[in-house]
Amino acid sequence: MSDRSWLTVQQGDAPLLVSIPHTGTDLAGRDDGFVSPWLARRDTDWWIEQLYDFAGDLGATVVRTSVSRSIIDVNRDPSGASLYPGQATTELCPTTTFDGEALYREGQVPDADEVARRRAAYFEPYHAALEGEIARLRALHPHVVLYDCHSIRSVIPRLFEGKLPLFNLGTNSGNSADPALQEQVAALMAATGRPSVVNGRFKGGWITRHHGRPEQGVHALQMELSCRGYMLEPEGKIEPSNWPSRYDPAFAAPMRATLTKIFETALAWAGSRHS
Ligand SMILES: N=CN[C@@H](CCC(=O)O)C(=O)O
Repeated sequence: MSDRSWLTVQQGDAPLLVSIPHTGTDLAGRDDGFVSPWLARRDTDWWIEQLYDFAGDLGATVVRTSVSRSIIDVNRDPSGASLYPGQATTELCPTTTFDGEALYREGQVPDADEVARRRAAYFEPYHAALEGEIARLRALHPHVVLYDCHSIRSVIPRLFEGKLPLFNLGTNSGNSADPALQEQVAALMAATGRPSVVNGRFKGGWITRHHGRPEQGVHALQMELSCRGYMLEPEGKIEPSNWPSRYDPAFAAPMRATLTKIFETALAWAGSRHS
């Protein structure tokens, strides 16, 4: 039997499934192939588990992989098709960082067989876990919310102009969730008085697009937070001495309070839907 210790499924019975796909730092024994382990881990969604560690107390189910997105990105189309044709993004097995630097040493980029191996080893089980938990929760509730947690540095010129809004809600342009749920979450983001957008630069990745089926009671939301909302972001160049900055619970507290309200609202919304 294959080792699944990299995949965590913490079960709850509330109609909320939380996906944490990008906090993994495990380079799956391939450390030597990367330009540096630090570079391979730089685009990790830092401290997202700590930020959302209240989820279990609300009865949510949490699915997480500890394998780095630089090994395989479970939020990409497994066919290799781009999430945003014509725009810069990263691939299923990324060959570059978000900023466009080469991730691998010469001759070390994974070939098609290695991509297929990583897909079978890590991508398929992650999505099977999400499917399984969606089915389990749907047997308990007519409507469930799948909430996919992300974060990204506030300034990445290759991906977007200027400073990214603090809250970036994606629903695949309104196709992955009921509009009323989207509206309620958007209202909570706006009520913070901080910059927020719905279906802006980040509209939802593969997790949102593939699993969101509102007509079948599965409502998928992707939340992309700008890192500055819960951790210190250096003004200048990102380097090993300043990135990632440590997790400071006091600094993150206001963001956690907003995210808690968002979860409570999503739970109340799902619980109020009877058919
Ligand atoms: N921090 C991660 N961000 C997501 C964004 C998905 C999207 O492009 O909407 C990712 O790269 O998978």
